[in-house]
Amino acid sequence: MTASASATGLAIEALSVAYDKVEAVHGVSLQVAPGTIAAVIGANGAGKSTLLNAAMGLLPAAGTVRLDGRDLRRVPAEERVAAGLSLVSETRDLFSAMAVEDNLRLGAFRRGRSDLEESLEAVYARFPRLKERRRQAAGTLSGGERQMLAMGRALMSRPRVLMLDEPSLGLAPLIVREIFRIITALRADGVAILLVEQNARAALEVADTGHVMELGEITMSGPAAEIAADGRIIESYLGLGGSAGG
Ligand SMILES: Nc1ncnc2c1ncn2[C@@H]1O[C@H](COP(=O)(O)OP(=O)(O)OP(=O)(O)O)[C@@H](O)[C@H]1O
Repeated sequence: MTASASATGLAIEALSVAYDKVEAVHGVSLQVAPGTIAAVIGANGAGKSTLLNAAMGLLPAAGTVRLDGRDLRRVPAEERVAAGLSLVSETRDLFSAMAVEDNLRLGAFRRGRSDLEESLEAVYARFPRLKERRRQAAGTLSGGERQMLAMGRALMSRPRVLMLDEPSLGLAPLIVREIFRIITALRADGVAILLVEQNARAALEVADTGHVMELGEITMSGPAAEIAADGRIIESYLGLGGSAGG
C-alpha cells in the first residue's frame, strides 16, 4: 500500500495531442488533489475527451502525466489502471450480451479472488441497483443504469484518480442528481476526480476547482464557485437564469 503522505493525485503538465496535423489539445496543465473534484467544462469539440483519453494513455501525447508523483509517460493504458488511474468514457463501453456482474468482474484489474469479491461488494454497496440487476444483460439496462455500471466497473480497479467523461450525457435530471451524489461520495472517500462535462452547471456545483476549455486550451481556472459566478461563463455556458446555485 502506498503511504497516503505521498498521495498527490493527478498532475497533467503541458499536455498536447494532435490528430494527424491538427492539434486538438495545446499545452494543457491541471492538477487534481486527492479528495477533490476538478471540472473541465467547454463546448463540443473543445478537446475535453481528447484530454482524458491522452491522460489515460489511449492517445499519443506530448507532455507529462503524473499519478501520486509517478511519471506515467512510458506506462501503457492497462498499467495506468493498475497504477490507480481509471477512465469512464463518454461511450460507456460495456459488453451488452454479458451480465452486469460479469462486466464488473472484467474491471477488477489483476486482483486476487478474495480481493475481487470485496471490490464487488463495495461497488454493490455504492450502487444497490446494480446488485438487484446483477444477472441481467448489460444491454438491457437503462441509460442511467449503464452509466452506473460503467462507473462501477471503473471502481473495481480501486482507482485513486477517476476520470469521468460526460457522466450526465443523455440522462434525466433525477438520474443526473444520483450520479453526481455518487461522485461526491467518492470524493469523500479520498478519490481525486477529474470530471469533464457539458452540463457546466451541474459540474461546477459539485466541483472544487473549475477549468474552462476552449479550442484545445484552458482559458480559465479557479475555484468552481468563482467560475460559476463569472459573467462570461454564465453567458456562454450556464445559460439564462444566472448562477449555478439555483
Ligand atoms: N479520432 C479523431 N481524428 C481526428 N480528429 C479528431 C478525432 N477525435 C477528435 N478529433 C477532433 O479533436 C477536437 C476535439 O475533440 P474532443 O472530442 O476531444 O472534444 P470534446 O470537447 O470532448 O467534445 P464533445 O463534448 O463533443 O465530445 C475536435 O475538433 C474533433 O473533431
